[in-house]
Amino acid sequence: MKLNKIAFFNPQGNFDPKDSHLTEHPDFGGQLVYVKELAKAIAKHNIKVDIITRKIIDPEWPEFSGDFDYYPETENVRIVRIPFGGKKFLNKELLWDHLGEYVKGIIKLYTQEKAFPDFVTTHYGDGGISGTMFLTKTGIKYSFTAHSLGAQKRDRLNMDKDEAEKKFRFSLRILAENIAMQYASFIVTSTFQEKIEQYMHKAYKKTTTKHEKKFEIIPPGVNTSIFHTTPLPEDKKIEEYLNTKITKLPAEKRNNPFVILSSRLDRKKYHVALIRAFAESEKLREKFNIVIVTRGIDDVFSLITNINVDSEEKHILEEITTLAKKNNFLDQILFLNIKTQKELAALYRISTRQNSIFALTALYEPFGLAIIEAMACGLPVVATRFGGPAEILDGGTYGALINPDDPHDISKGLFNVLDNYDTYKKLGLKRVSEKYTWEITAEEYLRAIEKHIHGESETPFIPDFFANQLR
Ligand SMILES: O=c1ccn([C@@H]2O[C@H](COP(=O)(O)OP(=O)(O)O[C@H]3O[C@H](CO)[C@@H](O)[C@H](O)[C@H]3O)[C@@H](O)[C@H]2O)c(=O)[nH]1
Ligand SMILES: O=P(O)(O)OC[C@H]1O[C@](O)(CO)[C@@H](O)[C@@H]1O
Repeated sequence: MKLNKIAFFNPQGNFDPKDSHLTEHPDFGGQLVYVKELAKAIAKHNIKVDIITRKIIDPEWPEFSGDFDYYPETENVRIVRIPFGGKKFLNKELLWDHLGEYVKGIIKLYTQEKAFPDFVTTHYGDGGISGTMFLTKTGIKYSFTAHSLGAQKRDRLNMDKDEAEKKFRFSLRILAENIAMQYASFIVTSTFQEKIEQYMHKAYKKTTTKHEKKFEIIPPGVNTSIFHTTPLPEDKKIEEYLNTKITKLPAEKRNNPFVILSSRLDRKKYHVALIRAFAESEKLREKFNIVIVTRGIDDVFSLITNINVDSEEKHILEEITTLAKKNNFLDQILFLNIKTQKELAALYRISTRQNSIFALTALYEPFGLAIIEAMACGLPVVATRFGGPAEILDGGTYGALINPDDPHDISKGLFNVLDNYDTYKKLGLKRVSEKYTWEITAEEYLRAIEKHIHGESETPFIPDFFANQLR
């Protein structure tokens, strides 16, 4: 079947030509990078792609008020912003109550344009349940890519269960994820590990074992025009920025390698695990310094002391600085306000000169685009063994896998990589170029659509919480 148009349902976060706010906010992370890069790669197959998200009229978020937006020099991709849930920005946890309005807005737009998509890819639980609602109204089928599953996050969070339920609405999210999987034409995971572990969690097992044949394992890619080893103009700028910060480090340690943490400031990323490892190891403190990327935060210390702020980012930074101060190595941590992926890639490249290492100590990581991006810049990695990184690093062949709950294991992983630096650098570059490109991802999605689009799809059952929103 000739595909003319594919829609991507991604209600949370948002999209614009400048990738504004990427990782500045928990709702602006790898999923947005994934959706954007995949949409662009599919559009190269002469298919029109609509990325459908939310219209936001909010002075804090000025980039997202237009009905449509476009990426420069990218044919066939359109960003579509549907008004739902009022005008102000809402955290993703507050969107569940308004997804019926999102779906009705999409149907209204396509009815006006007289051009419905041939297929829909849906992203995260909110995109997934929206795909199911859209299917009931239009008969147009969809794929589901969770990017991250609620039950995994819930189980790994060290939080009071009731408090976590109140803040993250896990029961609703897990319901939406199950419905989305039940009626999807196919389910996409980035790794085999996700399929056999993360999706076989008892919260999903009933659904996923029944639909085992729907799984398509499709690795994501790296934007190699950004993440590579060749210096870009940004390198000079980041080098100068870094030099203004280096003076903060103890004089005798200024040439030490960095351990770089660049994840969103989200408790799931478990930054404090690395800090705890430093607190418990004199050897680590002697040999390394730490870089923490804090995109959008110019002065960490004024944020921490600002009594008017009560954000997740602030609490995470408070935890980090308190532990480091208590163990007298706060002066060995640099907080860098890196603004774009190009600047991030420049930081990775420059840091390899002094044998720095990328670290991802997450409680669990569904996949971890940041890992393959660092590897593409020649930066060796140490990553959590919980989740997709175990497969990306092939059990430890392409980088060190660690248990983030074990400070000694983190230290062991860092010294293993440092002692075999060039080997891991070369292996990382090889692994990424062979296995992780967005072109392969797009070809695999199109193959999966062809394979599943004619399959039988049961009439979806939509739980009242969502069905009532469609009325
Ligand atoms: O200062 C920064 C730091 C990070 N990034 C980008 O943010 C993304 C982070 O993505 P990832 O490392 O995958 O983490 P998450 O944001 O948590 O992404 C979710 O969605 C991804 C795509 O499915 C999965 O790989 C993750 O496991 C899942 O948690 C990467 O592209 C980074 O380049 C920036 O642009 N600027
Ligand atoms: O931590 P959670 O709620 O599982 O969400 C992670 C998701 O949120 C995002 O940051 C939104 O882009 C994604 O990167 C990711 O899929």
